[in-house]
Parts: sequence; structure tokens; C-alpha cells
Amino acid sequence: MTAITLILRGALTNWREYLVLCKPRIVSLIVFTAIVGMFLSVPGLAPWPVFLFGTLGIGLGAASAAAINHLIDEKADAVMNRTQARPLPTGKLTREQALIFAITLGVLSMVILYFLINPLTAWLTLASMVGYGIIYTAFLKRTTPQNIVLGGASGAMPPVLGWTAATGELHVHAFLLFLIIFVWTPPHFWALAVARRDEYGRANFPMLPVTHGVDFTKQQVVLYTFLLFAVSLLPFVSKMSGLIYLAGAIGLGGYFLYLAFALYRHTSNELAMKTFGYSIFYLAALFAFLLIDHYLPSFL
Ligand code: HEM
Ligand SMILES: CC(C)=CCC/C(C)=C/CC/C(C)=C/COP(=O)(O)OP(=O)(O)O
Repeated sequence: MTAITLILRGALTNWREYLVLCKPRIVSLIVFTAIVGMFLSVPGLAPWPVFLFGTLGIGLGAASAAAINHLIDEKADAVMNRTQARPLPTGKLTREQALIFAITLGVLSMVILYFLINPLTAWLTLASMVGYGIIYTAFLKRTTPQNIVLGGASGAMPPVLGWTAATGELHVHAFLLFLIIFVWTPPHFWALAVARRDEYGRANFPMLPVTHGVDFTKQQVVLYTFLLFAVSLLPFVSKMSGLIYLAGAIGLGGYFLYLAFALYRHTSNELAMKTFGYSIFYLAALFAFLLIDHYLPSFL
């Protein structure tokens, strides 16, 4: 049986496992931020082929990188409660199946973006895939507590990819959207890492609470949340967005700061998980405000 036949038969029976390899909830938010970048880059609506193929190409690229992350992390995932039920540690999928799947998604993403969108978006997506799937997962995650600050650059790229998909060029406003996600990533991840510090220690990952302790990590969460609050005002300052966005950024950022301070004052896993959960809501809502602010005034 050829490898392709194997994967096709496997895909029919194991589609749920393949879906898990794609980290669908994370990729959904990634794709949403890309769509916001795409729509903010143009005055009206983005043309439908850009929306369709841009979203598909970026989503497939992110899913491919997520599947590579599962392959590289198989042994470490087996040690942590949070990750031990994943398809590779449980043997529900073989490494060969996961590898062929990751390559197929990656190639599809490149073909769609290069030929149906533009080469710039294809190259930047490839760089983001390599940045997360290989540089972050295989090297940074295992060697430095700053892994996530450096690795966060890949996760911050989607709005830039959406922007270049629609316009074919880079713009300083796209860079502001990048900066928001880049500065958001440390409080997003370190809040979770505080709650899961023992597991990360057992799996030998040099995450900040493991290497520098919980107090230092909580200080960094407060620091980056302050920075995030400031950076989130830049779309208004640069006149990319208006008052609707500003009100949203202040409200959402204010509550993020409140949670970061509360966590700073009392360490509790519940509060750390609440801050982590809120970080996800925050990013989705902030980007929704960007979109509402872009379109609502023309309906009023
Ligand atoms: C290097 C950067 C990042 C790191 C290290 C990181 C880390 C994590 C981890 C460890 C989880 C928990 C996953 C689980 O429960 O199995 C998580 C969840 C999540 N992350 Fe991130 N993240 C990063 C960037 C991003 C980005 C850029 C986005 C979206 C724009 C994102 C969105 C999410 C979402 C939506 C979840 C919840 C997933 C769920 O409920 O299943 N993350 N992140
Ligand atoms: C092409 C493109 C836009 C790529 C985007 C890259 C991408 C999918 C970024 C998400 C970052 C993320 C989920 C990190 C968690 O990995 P982890 O290994 O620390 O978490 P885990 O322990 O749950 O596996």
C-alpha cells in the first residue's frame, strides 16, 4: 500500500485525530486575526477570491506548523497531563501519517498562496511556519525561557499575512497589528505556565516559572500587560482606527491589567488559568473591535 493510500484510508477513519493535529481552536483565532488584517488593509470589502484563498492558505500553513509541532514534541507531550492524550503519544496516529499530513497541508498552503494570492504572502507564511514549527518547537522551546518572546513573532504574523494577501505589500499599520500580538503572547503564555509550572518542569522545558520562579514570572506578566495596554492604543494614535476601537482597547486592556495585578498579589492556579482564558477572549475581542471600528461608521 502506498503512503498516499495509507493516509487517505486513515483520513476517513481518523479524521478527528487529524483535526487535533491542526490545533483547530488556536488556528481559528490565528485565521481571524489574518482576516482582520486583510479587511483593514482595504477601504471596502476584500475581494472574495482574496478572502477565500488567503484565509485557506494561511489557515493550512498554520495547521501544518501545528502538526509539525506535534511531531517534534511527541515525547514531551507524553509526559504532561495536558498533552498526553494527543494523537501521537497515544499511538492513534503514526509518525508517518502525521508527517505526510503536515507536508500535504504545507504544500497546499504554499501552492494556494503563491499562485492564487501572491509570492510575498507565500514566503512570509513559509517563514512563519518554519519559525513556529521548527525554530520555536525544536530549538527555542527547549533552550531558553525567552522561547515564547522570540517564538511569538510567528504567531504575530497572521494579520501581516492577511494584509499582504489583500494588497501585495507591507505597511506600517500591519506592523502595529503584529506588535499587538507579539506583546500579547508573553502574558498569554506565562499565565498558563504559572498554573502548569510543575508539568513543564517534569517535561524539562525551561519555561520562565521553572527557571526564574513564579514571582518573577508574575512581574513579567504585569510588565507585558502594561506594554500591551500602551501598544494597543497605537492603532488609534496612528489614526488607523477611531473612537470605537479606542473604547474597546481601554476597556479590554483595563480588565487584563486588573487580572494581571490580582495574579501578582495572590498566586493561585485558578487565577492564573482565568488570566490565560481572558487573554484569549481579549485578543479575539480587540481584533473584533478593529473590524467593527473599520466598518460601523460607514453604516451610520
Ligand atoms: C509562541 C506563541 C504561543 C505560545 C507558546 C502559546 C501557548 C499556548 C498553550 C500552551 C496553549 C494551551 C493549549 C492546550 O490547552 O492544549 C494555548 C492555547 C491557546 N492559544 Fe496560544 N500560544 C501562543 C500563541 C498564540 C497565538 C498567536 C494565538 C492566536 C492568535 C493563540 C491562541 C490560543 C488559543 C485560542 C488557545 C486556546 C486553545 C483551546 O482552548 O484549545 N496562541 N496557547
Ligand atoms: C503560518 C502561521 C501563521 C503559523 C502560525 C504558527 C502558530 C500555529 C502559532 C501558534 C503558537 C502556539 C500554538 C504555540 C503553542 O505551542 P506549544 O508547543 O508551546 O504548546 P503545546 O505544549 O500545547 O504544544
